[in-house]
Formats: sequence, structure tokens, C-alpha cells
Amino acid sequence: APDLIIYGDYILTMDPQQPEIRDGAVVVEGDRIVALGSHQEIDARYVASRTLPGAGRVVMPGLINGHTHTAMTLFRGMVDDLDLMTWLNQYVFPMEGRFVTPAFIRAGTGLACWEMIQGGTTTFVDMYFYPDDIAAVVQDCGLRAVIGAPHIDYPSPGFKGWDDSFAAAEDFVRRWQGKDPRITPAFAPHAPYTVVPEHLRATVEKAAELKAPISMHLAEAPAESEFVAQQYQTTPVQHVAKIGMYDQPLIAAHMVQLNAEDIALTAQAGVGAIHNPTSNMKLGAGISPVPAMLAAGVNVGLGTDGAASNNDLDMWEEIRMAALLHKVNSGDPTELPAGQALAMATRLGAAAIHKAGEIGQLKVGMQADVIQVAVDKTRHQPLYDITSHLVYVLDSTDVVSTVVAGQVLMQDRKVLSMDEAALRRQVAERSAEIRAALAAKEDD
Ligand SMILES: CSC[C@H]1O[C@@H](n2cnc3c(O)ncnc32)[C@H](O)[C@@H]1O
Ligand SMILES: [Zn+2]
Repeated sequence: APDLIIYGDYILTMDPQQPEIRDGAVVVEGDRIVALGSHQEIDARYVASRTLPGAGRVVMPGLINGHTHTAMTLFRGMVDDLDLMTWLNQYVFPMEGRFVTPAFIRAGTGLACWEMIQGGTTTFVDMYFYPDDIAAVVQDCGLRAVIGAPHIDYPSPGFKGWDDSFAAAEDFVRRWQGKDPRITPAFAPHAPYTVVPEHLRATVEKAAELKAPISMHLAEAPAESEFVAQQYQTTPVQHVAKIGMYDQPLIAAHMVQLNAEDIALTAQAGVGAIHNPTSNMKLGAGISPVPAMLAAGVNVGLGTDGAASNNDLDMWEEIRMAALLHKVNSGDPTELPAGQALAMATRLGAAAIHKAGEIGQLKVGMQADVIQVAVDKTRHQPLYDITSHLVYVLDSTDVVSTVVAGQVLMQDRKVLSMDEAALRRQVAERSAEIRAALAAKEDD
């Protein structure tokens, strides 16, 4: 017998074979979708112990945040309006050295997960320190995540440099593989300008041996391209491809500084490109050639990046930013239409993180990662086209229910899988500590 039936005035499947069902329902058994159909058909065939009513609701796949650093929510608003390298080298890396501990990670990741559940994100790709603590928070709150264990040539929280961070990454991947169906462990070398080629090669070999994905920053800003050109006489994409990164399931974040050859290589290799429009604009990194990548057949997903360069984890904002940015960039309002922007946060995003058969569409046999979004508020009126509303009108506060692997994490905007008061206490403690340390430094 099914465990859950989710109703909606509109079921937006993101499945090109059966895009929309009016007045329909999604039937869930265990962690999977077992049926989809009209309200009438479903009620005639199924009875479930739990239902989510659908009047005034759109039911659609949960959103996929293809690149973030969850615990950086605790650095939200601390450093704004700087270019990538100044932001990273002069502020973020030193702040991380001072403040990032397992307790920081638990509080910051919890805060991020809360925001994502409330905003309808059901899967995220993370890359941050103390990944075991990230995984513990993910297990508790019920979200789905690809968790990248970071490794970098420089000292970082918990590590002296490459050797110990790489060893810990391998250990993390080995321990978490096959442990929890909602958690995919990954290798996360930071970027081409912080990891030497010999070390990137070691990551490739280990990822191939363990059949694990790799997530990394790639071709983000002009300074990275200049560094790679000077050091290796090539582009960031061709540099990592030559090392073998493009032969692995790679999730490449940012992908801004690409030429035509880089785009063709990315399409051919099946590398997932994650577009982070807000972060790219805020850090002045440039404009990713998303329309050209899509035309070449690259699976392009969307990501928020961390809350220190965004400054939130709202995927609706990324969808809308992407749709608008590429129109203003090209001067062509037909560029990146609403349906394509929405696909980048769902079906295409799933392909970009190498989970095409599992998530990103509402289809029988796929994981029951489903959200309900309200379209019945006065500010939503009138409603003619669902996709248009989802991209250009709605925001994260319109998400009503969030379901991951068949588990209801939020219903009627109440998060059921987390303790909000305890989370607020944890965040207050950590942020008070940061404030006090910064004040003491100012007094010096
Ligand atoms: C090695 S863990 C992740 C590492 O990446 C830093 N980071 C956050 N945002 C960005 C970005 O846009 N480009 C490069 N690096 C970034 C984060 O602060 C951690 O140190
Ligand atoms: Zn990043």
C-alpha cells in the first residue's frame, strides 16, 4: 500500500514525455514514486495513510542546488563587494582558519539545511570542511546531498596541507560509500589555482578506483585563467581535462571563463557544469556562456555557491537570475526561456550532478523528491502559465511542502525534521563567538 499521495492542481513533472497533469496526484511508496495520474484515476486505485492536499498547489520535483558551501551561512554578510581573489585570500581563508570547527559546521550546515528545506531544495552538492559533521546533519534533517571532502595544497581547518587533507578525503569517501542512500560522498579538490597538477592527478586516480564523483571550482574568474595561462600555457578546462579530470564524473562549479574549444570538450566528456549567477555577479567573476553550453549539449545545473558570496541559498532566485542575466548579456530576450531555466534547477541539474535516473523529474520509479508550491495567493493572480509563474513570480516563501525520498520534511511551511529553537540557539552561540573575536581584534 502507498505511504503518501501528494495532490496538486498542476503536476509539473519536468519529464518531456508527460510534462503536465491537471488536477493530479503523485503516489509514493517507501522512497519512490509508484504512480502519477489524474486525481480521479489515483483516487480510484490507491488509498494512502498520509495525503498532502493539492488545492492551489503546483507539485513538481524538488530543486537541486549543484554547488554550495553550506556552513558558510555563518559568514553571511561578513564580507561583501570584493573580487573573488581578494574576498577569498584576504578575508575568507583567514576567517575559516579562525572560526571553522566541527561545532561551527554543525550549526552552519543546520542553518543551511533549514533554509533549503523551506525553499524547496531537496538535493545539494556541498564542498566544505569536516564532511562527517555535514553528513551527520544531512542524515538528521532528511535532505539528499553529494558531500565533497575538500583537499587543498594549503593549510585548512583540521589539516596541515595536501597530504593529510587528501588522505582524509579518501577515508571519508570509503566510509560513506553505500552507507546512506541519500548521501553520495565525493572528492572535492578546491581549484586549479590551489591544487598542483600532480595532486589533481592523484584525485583522479583515487576517484576512478573508488568510482566516486569529483566536485571542484573550475574556470571561475579571470584571475584563475591568467594563473593557468601563465603556469600551464592553457585554459583551466583544458588543463584539468589533460590531467584526466574530464574522464571522471565531474561536477564543475562556475564554468565562466570558457572558449569554444572548452565548451565542446565539456559537452563531449559529459561533465556537469554548475552555473552560479548570483555569486558570479557579486564577485565580479564574469558571465558564464550558459546558452552556448546548452546548445552544445552540456548538462548545465544551477547553484547558489555559499551564503558568503550570495548571500542566501534561495534556488528560485538563481532560476530567475539565470533567465534574466543571459537575456541582458546577449540583448536577446528569447535567450534562456523560463522552461529551460527551470530545467536547470531540476532535470538538467540532476544530469549535471550525475543523478539523471534518480531525481529531477516526477516519473514512476524515480526517487520521491517532491515539492508543493502555492499559486493561490492574491499576489499570484491571475495565473495563465505555470512555468512563467514559477520562474518570474514565485519565491521561496511560496513553497508549502518538501518531501525527500518519500519523507515529508516540511508540511504547511512547518519544518518537521528539525528543531528550529535548538538551531537558533546553536547559531546564536556561534555567531556571538565570531562577533566577540572580531571585536577583540578591533580593540587590539
Ligand atoms: C576546500 S572547501 C571549499 C573552499 O572553497 C571556498 N570557496 C567558497 N566559495 C568559493 C568560490 O566561489 N570560489 C573559490 N572558492 C570558494 C570556501 O571558502 C572554502 O575554503
Ligand atoms: Zn564555491
